Parts: sequence; C-alpha cells; structure tokens
Amino acid sequence: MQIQWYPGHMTKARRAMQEDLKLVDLVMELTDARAPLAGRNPDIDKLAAGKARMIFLNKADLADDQATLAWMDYFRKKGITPIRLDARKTNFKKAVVDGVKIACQEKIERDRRKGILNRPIRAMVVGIPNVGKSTFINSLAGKTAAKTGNKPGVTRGNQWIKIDKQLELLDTPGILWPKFDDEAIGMKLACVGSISDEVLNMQEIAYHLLSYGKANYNQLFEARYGAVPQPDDERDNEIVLWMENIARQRGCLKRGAETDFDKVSAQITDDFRSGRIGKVSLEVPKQA
Ligand SMILES: Nc1nc2c(ncn2[C@@H]2O[C@H](COP(=O)(O)OP(=O)(O)OP(=O)(O)O)[C@@H](O)[C@H]2O)c(=O)[nH]1
Repeated sequence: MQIQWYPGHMTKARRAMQEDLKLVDLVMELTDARAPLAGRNPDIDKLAAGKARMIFLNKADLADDQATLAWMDYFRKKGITPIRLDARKTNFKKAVVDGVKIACQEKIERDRRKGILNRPIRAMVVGIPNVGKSTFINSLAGKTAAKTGNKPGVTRGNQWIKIDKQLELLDTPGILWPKFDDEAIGMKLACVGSISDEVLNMQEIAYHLLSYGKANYNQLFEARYGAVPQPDDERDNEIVLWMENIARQRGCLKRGAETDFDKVSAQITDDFRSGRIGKVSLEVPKQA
C-alpha cells in the first residue's frame, strides 16, 4: 500500500513537541493496544531522552487481553511503565497517578534530597493520530480540573491542567507521525484507523483483516461472518469468496447482483475498528 506523507506537517509538529518537551518531567505516550509497536513513532525515544516515560496501551477494550498482558511485560522490561487503558472511561485517575509515582521515582527522590517536597510532576501526552490523546486528556482532567495559568507553556497557547496535587498535564498533546518502515506497519495502522481513509485502499484493508482473522482469530471471524468457503476451483481465492458471501448476507450488491467490494470492505473495516468482531490484536511481542 502506497501512503503519502507531508514532511512540512511533520517538521512543524516535531518542532512544537520539542518545545513542549522542554517543559515536562514525564512523557505519557499513547499507543494502540491492538498494534502497540506499529502505533508508535520510535523517534520519541530520542526526543524524550532523559525524561521519565510511561506508555498507555489505549483501546485495550478492543484488543486481545492475552496480547495486551504480553505487551505490558515487554514495555516493563524496557524500563517504560505501562498502563492498559480505555480512555473513554473516567475511572483510571488513580492508576495513572500511581504509575506516575513509579515512573518518576528518581526525580521525586532527587527533589526530596534537595528538600523539595510535593513539587508536582509535569507531564505531556504524545501519540500518533487517532490513538485517543484528546479523549485521554479529557477523561483524566474530568470536569473539576483546574487550569493553571502564568507558567511557561501558557504563552504558546498551552495550559497546565492540575490533575492532582502531584501531577500537572499540558492540555495540548504532542502529535507523533506514524512511521512506516515497512508495508506491514502501514497496513496495521490502516486497520486501526490511524491513517486517513482517503489515502487508503479499503478493499486491501478488508482483505488483510479477513486473511489475518482466519489465521489468528478464526472462531471470532467465523462467528461474525460465517465459515470460510472452500473453493471448488483451486484458482479461486477463499478470502475473496468469503468477502462475496459477506456482501450477499449484507446486501452489499451493485445492480442487485454484483458484489459491491467497496461497500462490504468498508463494513468489515468498521466492524473491526469498533470491536464488533471481538477483541483482536494485530501484533504480539516477538518471543525473546
Ligand atoms: N474503543 C475505544 N475507543 C477509544 C478509546 N480512546 C479513544 N477512542 C476513540 O478513538 C477516536 C479517536 O480519539 P481521539 O481522542 O480523538 O484521538 P486523538 O489521538 O486525539 O486524535 P487526533 O486528534 O487525530 O490526533 C474517538 O472516536 C474516540 O472515541 C478507547 O480506549 N477505546
């Protein structure tokens, strides 16, 4: 799949984030629990060097729980505090504040030795598009969160949101660009919706989802779409036949008979993105 990017946007977003990073102690990175590696931009490791780090496996409500546990282990081993998350909920503040204490232990100790007690940790949220950054900030901030002014950062239009007496959050997230080192990464990002649909080929995405689903989550996919058909003719492609069956079941037909591949592909992709197929992850950590 060919995907075009706009270096102008990328450079601007990167510069804005570099400025904001100077103001914070802690970087809260959001990634998609269904594809945690594809959903990151590895540049963040360099950009956030020297900062405390947390990673949030967001949209965990849509991901395979076993895979998410394996990813938590993976990130913990890399020294990054992981938290699994459904950012639309509002019940995770305590888990976040507790995680911040672990991630920022060194800074808190350093402050304590200098006699500085209870100085709030300053954090910012970063992540690629559509990963849930705004939802997370809004849920964490809640209705009662007070915005604090008169501090660096505010001059650029940013505000600090007081989450807790120990935690202040920049209200504007840093946007990381997804990085396509290979086509497989691009495809995973397309599946989860982190790339604008206008530049994507929906049929390729749906084809990929069905092939992947058949190989890895056969029960869930067959429960939703019926059994994978066995081709009578070996030249037929079972995934295409499956798509045709699904189109027939759902009335995705052109002129009453022909399969409307665009329409059925959009439905399959939407089913996956909204969790109607079930909890499905697109990658698991490689065995050590
Ligand atoms: N199922 C599920 N959906 C979520 C979760 N978090 C966010 N969403 C949905 O994902 C979509 C994108 O969320 P946003 O908060 O706008 O994402 P963002 O990272 O700020 O997006 P950009 O503004 O494009 O950078 C919205 O439709 C949210 O409702 C989650 O944990 N679970």
